[in-house]
Amino acid sequence: MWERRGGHVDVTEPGRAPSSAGAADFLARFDGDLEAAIAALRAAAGTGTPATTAPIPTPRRPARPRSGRALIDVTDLRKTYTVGRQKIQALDGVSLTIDEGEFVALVGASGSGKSTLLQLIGGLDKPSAGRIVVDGADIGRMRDAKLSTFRNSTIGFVFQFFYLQPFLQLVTNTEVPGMFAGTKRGPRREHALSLIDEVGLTERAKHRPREMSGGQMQRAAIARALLNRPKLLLADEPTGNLDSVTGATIMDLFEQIRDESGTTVVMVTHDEEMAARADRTIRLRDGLIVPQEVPA
Ligand SMILES: Nc1ncnc2c1ncn2[C@@H]1O[C@H](COP(=O)(O)OP(=O)(O)OP(=O)(O)O)[C@@H](O)[C@H]1O
Repeated sequence: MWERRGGHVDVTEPGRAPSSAGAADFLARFDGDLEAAIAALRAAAGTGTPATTAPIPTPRRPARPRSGRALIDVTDLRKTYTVGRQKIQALDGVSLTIDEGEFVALVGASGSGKSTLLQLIGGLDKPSAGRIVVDGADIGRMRDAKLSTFRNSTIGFVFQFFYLQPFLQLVTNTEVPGMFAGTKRGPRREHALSLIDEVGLTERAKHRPREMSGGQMQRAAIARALLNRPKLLLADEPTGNLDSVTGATIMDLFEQIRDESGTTVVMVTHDEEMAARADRTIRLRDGLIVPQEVPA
């Protein structure tokens, strides 16, 4: 009798291993990492006290192989903001590649340039110098009208504060990107309802945002971002105002989206626990990528 949630194991019968029928499933939860599974059982059973939520070491997951097909290719990207006479170098020569089907976390101290990088990758702002290629398109050089069409068809955005329309029901909120894309009403609604089902909100389809919790609103925002079947999902602090258990369910959803649709997910986060759920972490400092340690 156990359940793993948000990096914790809930054990109602301490010291008792899962049944053999459940053992394979139990191990699968640790991505086959036997050591981590044993450590979790020990941590839960070893104290002799009736364990409730015993912290477990983060399972060491084997790195997921990258697809090798770049969806995002950024070269020597620079962004300078000018405020009055002051120049702020937000990005100072960033180069990176993110593959199709990768789930990447962008981390770094406040002001290191994470949101700026995400906005440039999403074509929401123009670079001062450098190149950004997304799905084969050089978006830094695209004209606004073309860029807007490209964004709408290729990229879904998820932000910390959801940006749901307060006066619209969830199903209509989810349909909004399809309205901009000119999708017919019938198929649009059908698709919105299937996405709402995928994020577990079927019973809330007719509810307005104020009738939902923060986690539900974030799941709604993710359903909306997926409406136009984007190849790329960009998320800026998607768990920023959620508790850690609810935040973990959003990470589950991102993993599911990556696995089921091959969608690339790029997420900015301050939260190292959430970042650890990604396939790869890219760390920024002072507008530059911090070189990764190469494992010995
Ligand atoms: N529109 C803007 N005008 C002027 N300066 C800006 C603008 N946007 C960002 N900056 C500055 O650029 C730098 C990078 O900001 P950015 O928001 O990308 O950092 P961040 O790593 O996302 O920070 P945080 O984690 O606090 O959101 C900061 O010094 C910030 O003040």
